[in-house]
Order: sequence, then C-alpha cells, then structure tokens
Amino acid sequence: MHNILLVEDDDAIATVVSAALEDDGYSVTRCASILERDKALTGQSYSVMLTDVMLTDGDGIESLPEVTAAHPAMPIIILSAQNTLDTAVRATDTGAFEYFPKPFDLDELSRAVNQAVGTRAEQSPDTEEAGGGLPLVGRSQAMQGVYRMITRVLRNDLTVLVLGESGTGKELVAEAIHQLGHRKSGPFVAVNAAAIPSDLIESELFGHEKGAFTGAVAQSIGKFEQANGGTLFLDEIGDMPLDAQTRLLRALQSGKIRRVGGRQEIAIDVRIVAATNRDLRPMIAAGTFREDLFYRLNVVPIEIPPLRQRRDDIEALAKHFLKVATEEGLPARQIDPAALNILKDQNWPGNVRELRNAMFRLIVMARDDVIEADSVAAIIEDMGKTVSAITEHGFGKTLYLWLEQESPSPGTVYHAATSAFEKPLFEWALTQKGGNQLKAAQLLGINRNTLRKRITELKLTADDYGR
Ligand SMILES: Nc1ncnc2c1ncn2[C@@H]1O[C@H](COP(=O)(O)OP(=O)(O)OP(=O)(O)O)[C@@H](O)[C@H]1O
Repeated sequence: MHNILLVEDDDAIATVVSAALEDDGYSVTRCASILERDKALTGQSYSVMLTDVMLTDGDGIESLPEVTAAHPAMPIIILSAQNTLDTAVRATDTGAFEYFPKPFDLDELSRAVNQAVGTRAEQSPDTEEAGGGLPLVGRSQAMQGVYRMITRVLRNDLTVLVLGESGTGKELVAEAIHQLGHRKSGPFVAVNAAAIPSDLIESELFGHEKGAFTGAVAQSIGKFEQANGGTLFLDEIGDMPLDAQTRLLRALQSGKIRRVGGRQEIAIDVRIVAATNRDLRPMIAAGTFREDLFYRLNVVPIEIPPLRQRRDDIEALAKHFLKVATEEGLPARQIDPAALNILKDQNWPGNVRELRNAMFRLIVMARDDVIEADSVAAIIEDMGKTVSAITEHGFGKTLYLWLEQESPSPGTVYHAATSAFEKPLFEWALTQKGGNQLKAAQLLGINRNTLRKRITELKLTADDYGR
C-alpha cells in the first residue's frame, strides 16, 4: 500500500484531503509543521509528499531542497494559498512534481497523486520503472528531472519536443507520455522523418488519394489520420525536408490536414511529440529548419542528458538489460561488480542503445553464468577500436581492422571485403529510395543492372526497403 505524507496545518483541509486519499486506497500520514514533517521523514519513505507552503514554524518550500536530496525518488506536490507567480516559480524551482493553488479541486489532486505514484521510480534495487510497466530505467537526478517534465504534460495536449543525443531514450519518453497520459486509449503512431524518402514524406504524413501521383494506385490514410485521438511521434524532425516542414506547420496551425491530391480538409485531433538529436538552432540560422515550426514544436522541451552525464544510471540499466535479455530467451546471467565498474567508466557515445548492445553481446559471449571484468574489458576495447578507427583514421583503417578480425581466406579477400561494404551501402541506398532499385542505382551512380545483379548475389531483398 502506498503511504502519502501530508504536511498541512489547516485541520479542515488536512481532513478533507486525507479522506479523499484514503478513499483512493492510500494510507496517509499527517503532520502540521516542518518539525513534524522532518521527524516523519526520518528513516521512512513515502510514495508522495503533499505540502502546504505557509506552516506555523516556517516556509514549506524553503526547506524542500534538503528533503529532495534525502528522498530523491519521492515526488512532491505543493498546495498553496499564495497564488502568486512567485510561489509557483519557487515551487517549480525546487523541482516539485505539481503545484496546486488553493482552493483546489479534490478530484484533480487525487489524479495528480495517482500519477505521481505511477511515475515514481520503484524502490527495487535492480531496476526501476516509471510506472505502468514502462521500462524507463534510471533514478539519477537527471532522469528525475525528465520524469517530472513528463508528468507536467500528461493531463494536457501541449506539444512536446524531446531533445537528446542518439540512443538516449527519446522514443521511450514519447511512449511514456502517451501511455501515462489521458490519451492512452488512443493510438500511438511513430514516423521517422529520416527514414522516409523525401518525396514520400507528405503522403506518409497526410495520406493520398488514388491517382494523386504515379504509383498512388489506391487511397492511403496518412499517419496524422491514423493517430487521430492519440499521439503522433515525429522522430528525427531535424531531417524533414523544407516543403514537408511547411505543410506540417500548416497542419499544426489549422488543426486540419488535406490528403495529397485531395480537396477535402480533414480535422485532426492528435497530441504531437517531436524528437531530434540535432541542434535545431544552427539549422534555423542556416535556413534548413523553419523557425516558426521550431516555436510550434518547442512548447515543452524535454532534454534527456547523455548517459555519460548520469553515470549513476549505468548499473540499473545494465541489470535491466540482463533481465530484458532473459525475457527474450537468452540465458540468465549475473554481472560481477568489477565488470560493472568498467561499464560505469565508459563514455558511451551511443548512450543507452550502445550499453544495451554491449550487454547483449556480453550475455551471448559469456562462458559461464557471471559476466566477468575481462570480457567487459575485451568488448570495450573492441568497440573503442571501431569508434576511434572511424573517427581518427577514417574508413581505410577501419577496413584494415575488419580484415584483421575477419581474416578472409586467401583468394577470397577482395570478394569478402567488397561484399562487406557493398551490403550496408546498398541497404542504405534502397532505404533512402523506398526500395526503388532505379532510384537507388541513380543515387549510387551505378548501373541499374549492376545493382540488380549484386542485390541477388548478396541475397538482399529490395522489397524489404519499400513501403
Ligand atoms: N531510460 C531507459 N531505460 C531503459 N531502456 C532505455 C532507456 N533509454 C533508452 N533505452 C533503450 O535504449 C534504446 C534506444 O532508445 P530510443 O530508441 O528511445 O532512443 P532515441 O533517443 O530515440 O534514439 P535515436 O535518436 O537514435 O532515434 C532502446 O532499446 C530503448 O529501449
């Protein structure tokens, strides 16, 4: 059962609030002063703390930084009769989860408590989840900040822009906003602007009517319409071509879309969450990203710090991935503390995704049940070689390393090496061109028949890249 700490010196309010919370199935510990609060907090943990601001023995906000430092995972909800901007700002500055000016609506307060309990990091020593089984692991101060921002957008439809390096968990945050928010019964639809050929983006977003362009053999419903009533996640927004940006802006401004080749305007009801790993400001300056679209999207920015700035999360994440791997059918493994320490020392340029991949590799390679420090050191060295080879020595040196590692048998070296680089190259070109071999060949600057022949030899299926 969740225990709520209620710090309120007005007896009437305290009685009404605790009755409402008890009705919701919580147990409530009441106190009427800062002194009592501090006593109640000693050696005890609570799922949520609700606190008044003006208490008989002082200011309830002033001493919050100490409370947060001692109980970083406990969301704090501030109840205040001083409805000034200053109190709201001070409350927000202390990192409070929510701020309720008095008089407040009890139903709203109880919803906020439910959400705070759901979003709170679990106290399990191994992994923590941000409510509803969502695998957002990590209890660092930095992630607490991210969770708090998430909770601020759950009960509204404000547009969110999730920022962070590649692999930091932007898509997971978008999913959390959807699944914990009031649109959770609607669809969650994701579009990756970087993965769609630029001439298809508009049709992908807005759909098209039959015959709208060559190849439009049937009517198609776009992502906006698919996401109706739910959330549309626009990933890699910085990679969207300018004309698509213009149409997107128009749709966001008017709340209506028009299918490509269509006449009718269709009203849409979607919450937008956009994400990018690019710095959009220089792109605005360079004219490759529309400034007005940026302001439309950047209503609530949520920035996820890179993993190297929240090393406290590495252990929980590593253990979480051991569990995920077992759920996916891989053997159960433990990790040695010395091995964990090596993981904690790394810089992880590919962030959580890179750590996840490293953990899966370690699980597959481990000789016994425990992942030891020497295996971690070996794969770190390996990963380091690839990254530094590419950044420091370029492609040629990377190829040398590849040859050293693979040592193809004599007489097959040329064939092995060209196949090794042709395969990802062709996959990339086909993805860029939606599986269209002619366009992929034009992009590469090679003959279409050569491409077709090599696709067969390399056992690639062009259709896999079409949409
Ligand atoms: N806090 C986290 N807890 C658990 N798993 C995480 C967390 N953050 C990221 N991951 C995992 O790391 C991987 C990358 O996350 P995700 O795809 O959300 O990153 P991203 O920032 O959207 O990346 P990109 O910019 O490359 O699209 C996924 O497998 C995701 O499940």
